Amino acid sequence: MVALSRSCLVSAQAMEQVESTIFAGGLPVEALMEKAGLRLVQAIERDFALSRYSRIGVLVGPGHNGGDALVVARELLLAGRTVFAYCPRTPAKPLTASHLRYFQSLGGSVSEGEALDGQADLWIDGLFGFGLTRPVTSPYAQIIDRINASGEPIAAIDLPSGLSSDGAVLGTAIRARRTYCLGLWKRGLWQDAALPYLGSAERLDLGIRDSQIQMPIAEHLLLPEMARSYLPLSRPPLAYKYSVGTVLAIAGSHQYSGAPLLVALGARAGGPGMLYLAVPESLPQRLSPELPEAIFYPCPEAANGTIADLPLDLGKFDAVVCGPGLGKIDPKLVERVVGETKGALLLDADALNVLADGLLAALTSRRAPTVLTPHAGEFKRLFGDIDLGDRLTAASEAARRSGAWIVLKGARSVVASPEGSVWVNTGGSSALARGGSGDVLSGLAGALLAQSHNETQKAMLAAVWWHAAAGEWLAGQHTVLGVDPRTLALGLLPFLVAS
Ligand SMILES: NC(=O)C1=CN([C@@H]2O[C@H](COP(=O)(O)OP(=O)(O)OC[C@H]3O[C@@H](n4cnc5c(N)ncnc54)[C@H](O)[C@@H]3O)[C@@H](O)[C@H]2O)[C@H](O)CC1
Ligand SMILES: [K+]
Repeated sequence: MVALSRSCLVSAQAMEQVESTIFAGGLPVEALMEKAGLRLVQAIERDFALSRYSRIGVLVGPGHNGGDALVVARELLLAGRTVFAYCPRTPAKPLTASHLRYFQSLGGSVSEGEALDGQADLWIDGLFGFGLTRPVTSPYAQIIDRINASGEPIAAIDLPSGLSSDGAVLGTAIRARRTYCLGLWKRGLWQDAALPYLGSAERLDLGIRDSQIQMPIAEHLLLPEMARSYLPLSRPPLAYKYSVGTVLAIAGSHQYSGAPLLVALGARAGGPGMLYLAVPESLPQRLSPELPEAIFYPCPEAANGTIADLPLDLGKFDAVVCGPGLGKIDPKLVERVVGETKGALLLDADALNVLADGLLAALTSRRAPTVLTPHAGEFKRLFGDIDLGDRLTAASEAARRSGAWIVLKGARSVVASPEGSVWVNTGGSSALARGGSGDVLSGLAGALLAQSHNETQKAMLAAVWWHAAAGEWLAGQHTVLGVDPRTLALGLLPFLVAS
């Protein structure tokens, strides 16, 4: 079991509740700040070769984020570093004001309004943490912009100042090289919009016990060890091909004739007992040399090169994947797939476009699990009124509304269950920003769904993690330019074996 404190994503409100519980338990706020400050110094010393920096500037804001920064400034001063505090306004919080006085009493220099340019070659950002609630204005906005423009490295405390704890940029925000999140992950750090500001992010453990997290937590990180444990890597000794997952992919058209191969190669990596492909009838001849194990359903073709009919029993598969490369398919066929599939159903790509045109409501009458895997563009077409500014909430709302699992693809893909749980994938690579990567995911997810006995959570979390982590691993070998979808599909198993 992964400790809740490692995986949970909290709002400012939830973090405040945890703090209150800690303080009510007897730990003084001063002690918690001291602990946070000391952990920060350790991490900064580890990550930045401090002897290389001739002058370290510490930005001090009005609240306790500024207090943390002053603990760091004090310890760096005591360690003999050349450090100064930049504190443009008198601190609002007494504890921060007290740390400022003490820093000065030790001979620490404090500047309030002089020019910032060239003053430091390393900045520590303690302007705002999770207490930032409104857009950043003067003088803080100018400070943030000038420090960003200086190009000097910045280490952000808790959050890059200007980023709200929900991940919105409130006017302007620090572009950090490293972000040290204190205690529990603030949920905003895992929104895609936050990525350009974080640099690399780390959570510093402050010894928060799971029992101190008393608010219900719906949002979690998808940690690799958790995802890996969900892979169906052991089979019963009497397993046979029909007991370890039958999966059908409905994919392809003349225009997208390669999509079925990518789906099938993704599915193959997931090890289904049987793999079936329903494709336009001219494709099997070309595909079968590459997929000798697949069983084909050649389907009649419409004049536009799409599948015109599905001459098969859709009810007999453990999982059906429908969508990649279908092109402008007749909506009635997708309607049939939704109505007649008895196993798990994953809808992607062109099938999502059909749903957007009025079929979404039909999903709620399905009895087996349904999964939708939109990227942001498909999501907007499907759920036009849901604001994508907060991707975690958006995915959750879409799942609740549709009764389907939602995989909102992106730099950090979000998985949401219809019951309200949300997971954000921790890995991924821009190498996967490439046509066809999603087809591989659909196939892989279909194969795992087919083996999941309706444990959709396990199948989807394993598939989303595996796909992204393999992409990251392959980018390390081939650069971000070298992970074409076939390389990705063929690298899924080597990644698993090697890691
Ligand atoms: N949770 C922990 O484990 C610990 C957290 N610490 C640090 O404390 C901050 C949160 O502190 P808080 O004082 O609540 O908030 P901030 O420092 O983020 O600043 C809020 C401060 O600023 C004012 N304010 C808000 N918005 C603006 C604005 N746009 N312009 C100007 N002023 C603004 C607001 O009124 C407050 O006065 C957390 O992030 C951690 O860094 C503890 O020190 C250690 C443990
Ligand atoms: K900060």
